[in-house]
Amino acid sequence: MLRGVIVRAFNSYYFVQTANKVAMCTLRGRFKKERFSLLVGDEVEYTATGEEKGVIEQILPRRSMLRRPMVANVDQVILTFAAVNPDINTALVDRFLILAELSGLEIVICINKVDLADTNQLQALAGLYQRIGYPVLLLSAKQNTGLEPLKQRLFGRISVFAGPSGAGKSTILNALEPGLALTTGEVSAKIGRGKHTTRFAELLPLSGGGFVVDTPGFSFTEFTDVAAPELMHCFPEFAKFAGNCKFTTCLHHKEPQCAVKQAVQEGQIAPKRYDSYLEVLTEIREARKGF
Ligand SMILES: Nc1nc2c(ncn2[C@@H]2O[C@H](COP(=O)(O)OP(=O)(O)OP(=O)(O)O)[C@@H](O)[C@H]2O)c(=O)[nH]1
Ligand SMILES: [Zn+2]
Repeated sequence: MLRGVIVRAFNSYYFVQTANKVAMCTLRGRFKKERFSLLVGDEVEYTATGEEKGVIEQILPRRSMLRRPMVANVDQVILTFAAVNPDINTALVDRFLILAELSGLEIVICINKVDLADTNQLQALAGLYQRIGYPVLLLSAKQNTGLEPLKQRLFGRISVFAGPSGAGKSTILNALEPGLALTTGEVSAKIGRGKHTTRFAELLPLSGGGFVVDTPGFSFTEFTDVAAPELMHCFPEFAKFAGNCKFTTCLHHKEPQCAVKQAVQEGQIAPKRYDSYLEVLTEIREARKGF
């Protein structure tokens, strides 16, 4: 049997990528009876029934599942920002971080367009997030600098890129893998995907090994879906203080004897991060009032 990863699903066909080819597979009947929904990203074993055809016999256990879009086994989210144009700021980064934290995936912060930026300002911003424990990569896709560490992080893993429009996600991917756009084009032509066909997420293989989720209009869940007590867990640096708050239900807002607020005052938690927390907490509460 051959082992591979489903890179695309179309009608009842699954395109399974092995080391050197893609096979168009159907699913063994017994899986259909179990109503098991196979997803892009699932690892499977199949028997070849032709040169590029097969039948899926085994589905390996899932490591993770991203809900929007539905993709199995995504390992990490690469949050991509532009240093300049659109300008990066902590409020923006924190919003994306909250959504990324809710997805439960590993997070890498990638700051692109460093060719346009003031290095000192950038280092300060990068430092803020590095101290919390997030890996921060500085790069310029246009000048082809700083791409190697990103390439290494993508190696052998399934990654999804997210970030504001114009941050340079497509440019980065093209710089990393010049053939990528072309490959997608070819695959679409094969199955005759027209303009009006619904687009599902698919995986784009990287020549170095690993995949990138291709997701037009990729969206995390909305903030409004988040319960207030869940929000604080999206700020990993709060954790080591939160246990010392007087109230176990402390939301670190107006409660007395709050260890998180005290840590902010003492400079152990960055005030900007705490501001972001309060801003989103307020939004969540406002949204709930409407119901
Ligand atoms: N100066 C500079 N410009 C860049 C760099 N990377 C990308 N750009 C430019 O930024 C603009 C936006 O880049 P895209 O790659 O389209 O951004 P995107 O994140 O894919 O945007 P969406 O598709 O809207 O999500 C383009 O005009 C790029 O040429 C960089 O490293 N330096
Ligand atoms: Zn508290």
